[in-house]
Amino acid sequence: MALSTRYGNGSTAVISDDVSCRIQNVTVKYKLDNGEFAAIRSVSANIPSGKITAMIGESGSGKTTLGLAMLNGVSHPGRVAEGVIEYTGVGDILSKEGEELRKLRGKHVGMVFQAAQSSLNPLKKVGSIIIDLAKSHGYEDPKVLIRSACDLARRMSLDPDRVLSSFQHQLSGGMRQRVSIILALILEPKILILDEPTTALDILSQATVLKVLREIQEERELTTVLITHDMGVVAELSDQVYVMYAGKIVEEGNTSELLQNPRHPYTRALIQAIPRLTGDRSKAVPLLGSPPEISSTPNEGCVFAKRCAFRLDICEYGETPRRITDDGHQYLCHLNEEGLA
Ligand SMILES: Nc1ncnc2c1ncn2[C@@H]1O[C@H](COP(=O)(O)OP(=O)(O)OP(=O)(O)O)[C@@H](O)[C@H]1O
Repeated sequence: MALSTRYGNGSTAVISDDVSCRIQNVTVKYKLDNGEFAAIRSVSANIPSGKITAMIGESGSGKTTLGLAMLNGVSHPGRVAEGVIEYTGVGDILSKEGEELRKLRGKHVGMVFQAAQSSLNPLKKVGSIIIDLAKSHGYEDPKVLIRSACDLARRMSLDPDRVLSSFQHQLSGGMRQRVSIILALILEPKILILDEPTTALDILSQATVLKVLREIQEERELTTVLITHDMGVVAELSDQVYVMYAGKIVEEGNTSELLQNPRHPYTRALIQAIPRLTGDRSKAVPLLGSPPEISSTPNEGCVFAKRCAFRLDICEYGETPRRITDDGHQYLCHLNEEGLA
């Protein structure tokens, strides 16, 4: 059944069965000593059901902040200044609070945080954490979750007995990362947000975890949001991708099409910076400079203009046009495809 919502800006959005979450005009601001600044700038995105959607961008582009907003988890000094984040069958999570919000988190939408170690209670063994989780989410028999955790641990090349009987400090960073993923998966959320799920892992563990995540996503048809700065992980795992820069989505589309034919100069630069995607190490071109801080991001013009190889005078002013290509890509740029050729 389709759900239709009228938003404050007058547009009507429709959530159909194949969209699990609709992010509409979301702005998140942080209060700093010298004022309040936007880390997410009027972002809209659809998260399709049963697919892996990647959010990619350099450090500071706003990916984690958007993930937190999707859980209604932005806290002081941050706040969601405007927007709607609507889950099918649930409504706008930003309007939920208290017990209702707590129940939604974990069971409907789960998140594995980037700093995985800090999300594990240091005073409890992993087995006890799972029992607490079962109680707080109303499971009559915690063994259901323990069994599921053991199964997932084996699949992620971990010894289940060792993991369950360990405190977080007895596990390596890579093991803690995998345990956090397991804790999120055992509640069987409909939507899982993974913030840099493989950053703390060595190459071999990375490959194992990516393989298991892909398998589980397929088995459960799990709607997954993958937050990463690694274009290689995007290429390997995701179906759809949103490219973020300075709090804005600058390009979006189907992953294979977008990687084959990137339009936005920032997406191109990200791809060119990765040897294994260009296929030739000597041709990798590092992305120069760094993304702006939220307090220095221009409020007018293209957010990428300062670092863009295609910059025109016009880029510094006004609104940057959204362009839609024949293959369904969207990108924000003054230049059309000919101009970018
Ligand atoms: N608690 C906070 N207080 C003030 N500013 C913040 C806070 N959290 C994030 N920011 C700022 O918001 C912007 C976006 O940060 P965010 O962590 O969402 O980006 P990111 O793309 O996830 O980067 P990373 O991969 O490094 O976490 C950055 O400029 C960051 O400095």
